[in-house]
Amino acid sequence: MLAAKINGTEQAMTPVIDPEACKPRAPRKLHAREQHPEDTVVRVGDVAIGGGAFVVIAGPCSVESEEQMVETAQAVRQGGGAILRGGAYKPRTSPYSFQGLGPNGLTLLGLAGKATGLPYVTELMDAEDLPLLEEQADMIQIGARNIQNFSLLKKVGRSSKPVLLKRGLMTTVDELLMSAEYILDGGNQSVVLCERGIRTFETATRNTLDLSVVPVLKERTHLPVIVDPSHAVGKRRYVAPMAKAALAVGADGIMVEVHCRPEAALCDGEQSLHPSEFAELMAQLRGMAAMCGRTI
Ligand SMILES: O=C[C@H](O)[C@H](O)COP(=O)(O)O
Ligand SMILES: C=C(OP(=O)(O)O)C(=O)O
Repeated sequence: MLAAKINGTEQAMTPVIDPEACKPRAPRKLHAREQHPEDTVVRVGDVAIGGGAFVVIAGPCSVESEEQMVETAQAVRQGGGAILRGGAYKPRTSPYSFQGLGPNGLTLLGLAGKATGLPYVTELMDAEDLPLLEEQADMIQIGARNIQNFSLLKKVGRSSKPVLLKRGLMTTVDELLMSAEYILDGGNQSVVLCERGIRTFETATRNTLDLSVVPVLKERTHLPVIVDPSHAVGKRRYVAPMAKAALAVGADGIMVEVHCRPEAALCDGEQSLHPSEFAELMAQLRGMAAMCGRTI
């Protein structure tokens, strides 16, 4: 029996259990194509993801300084990127690695966004930062490491901000779709899925880009699907081929890392494109998109 001391005397306590909390809920499958045949279009500022255009999200892995952020955002804009990316809160393997600038990073993203007219997406790691991101960011990213942080998913599910949900290192298609379901079930219908490579036995690339998941997801869900070739391959020279492959397999866009000086980047410089490489990739993607009857 549970007991508590009230006014110095020990008293028996029985927890009050809400019977509703124990009732099973009928599964809804809000993500499923069979229940929602038409493609969902997610709006981020003026940008539509899932409406036929190939949307390019680009920017540095992490926000590092005003100069770095504005210079890189300008390169993204000039190359034809539609949405800016940048991490202010960084999920790092080592606690000694750069952890991000936190709220100051959001301020710099806001400055870079204003300077270029680009909306931005940034990662949410801790629910206590959600109000700040809701106030400042255009899209909230849930990263690979938090894909099954169900309480965080429930919270962004109650938000009105669009969510970019990245597949985890070991996430199956069913698990990815169920994580999306948590957000949809909360009432937030603006969810974009992102394939970013999964962990396999192969070490030649950072992760193994599972491009076959794009047609699989397109069949099973109405939600837009994008690909992050940067985190998948981990090396800049492999990024462009996989970005083009993402377009070829029917993804709704890509998220690619670009840094004005990748050699000096505080995180993931090896997989970040130089501005000139980004511009070249964009020119190639535009040519390919035109052949597929799509726009960028
Ligand atoms: O942007 C991404 C992550 O924070 C980064 O890829 C993690 O890399 P790490 O495993 O070197 O910390
Ligand atoms: C941390 C990131 O990626 P992932 O969650 O896919 O590792 C990122 O895009 O900044």
